[in-house]
Amino acid sequence: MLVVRPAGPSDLGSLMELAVLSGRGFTSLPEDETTLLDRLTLSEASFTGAIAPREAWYTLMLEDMETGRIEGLCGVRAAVGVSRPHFSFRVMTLAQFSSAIGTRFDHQALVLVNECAGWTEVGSLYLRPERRSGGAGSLLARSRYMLIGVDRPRFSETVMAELRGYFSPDGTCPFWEGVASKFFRLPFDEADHMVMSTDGQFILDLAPRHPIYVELIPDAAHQAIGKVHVEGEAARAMLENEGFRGSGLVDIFDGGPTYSVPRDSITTIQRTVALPCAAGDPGDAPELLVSTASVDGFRAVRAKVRFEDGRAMIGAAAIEALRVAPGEMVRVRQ
Ligand SMILES: NC(=[NH2+])NCCC[C@H](N)C(=O)O
Repeated sequence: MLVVRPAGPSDLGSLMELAVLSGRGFTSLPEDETTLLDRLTLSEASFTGAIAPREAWYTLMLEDMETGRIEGLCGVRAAVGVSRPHFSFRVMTLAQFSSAIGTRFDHQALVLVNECAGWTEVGSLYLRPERRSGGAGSLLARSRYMLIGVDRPRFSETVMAELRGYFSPDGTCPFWEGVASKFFRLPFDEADHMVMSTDGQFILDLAPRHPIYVELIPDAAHQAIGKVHVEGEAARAMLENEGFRGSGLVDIFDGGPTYSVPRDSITTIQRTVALPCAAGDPGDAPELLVSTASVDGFRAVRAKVRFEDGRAMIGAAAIEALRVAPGEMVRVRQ
């Protein structure tokens, strides 16, 4: 059985392995032990409540209970833009009109903004390639919303997800080449790595302060604004199923779209009910997502659930994986 559970410092070896596997394009998982260990330490403190809720960054591991192997991970950051501003470009429309030459048209411009300050971010979902079919991806993705639903006030009323921007088949990033690189004067990989491994001061120092007229940038960069990486399409579809939509904000490096949703209208959160569990044979009941009812020690599985006498009857393996005792509250996504 696959279980989603909190990550802590003892996961460093597995996390490093996944960081190597995910490759350089996967920004949120740098191959850097110090950064990863900091993240795991922060994750542990986030789940146990040892730090302020706003500073929390929860990392969830997907573990195969039979082998003990870590198959993937994902994360929820309680609030972005807390320790330093979080920048995006807003795609603005500027209307132009001149009666003297009888003309009326619109310009689009990219404007540097900090609109996501304080929003909760779901992200950094990575799964081993051989696990990408068979429901592990949706278990992992949805467990983030199960976690938020357990204790909503710990999170913001707006939840966002940043989708990877478009890359050409030759491996270059048209938005970076045509726009962002002019301001940062670094290779994409290096800038990308620096976001995670430094305090991000270079973004404050170098990001463009004035609107950039889209008509003046190369066409390939223009076409890439708000466009998703081919490998991001599945993630986009899952986000849309949960109620996320494009926010009109794009990433300042790769032009990828930022999706957002009001926390309380996330599909998984709306469909989840809390009830006591019972141990037993659920028979041929449908498989549903089941989690514990607390952030500390949060665990989630996909298991058959039979609703009986106001209880959720689940099998012994699921009871064990969730580490709950019969009668304890669980949360089930219907
Ligand atoms: N693809 C990226 N790494 N983009 C980083 C963009 C900067 C980020 N939004 C921030 O303000 O920190």
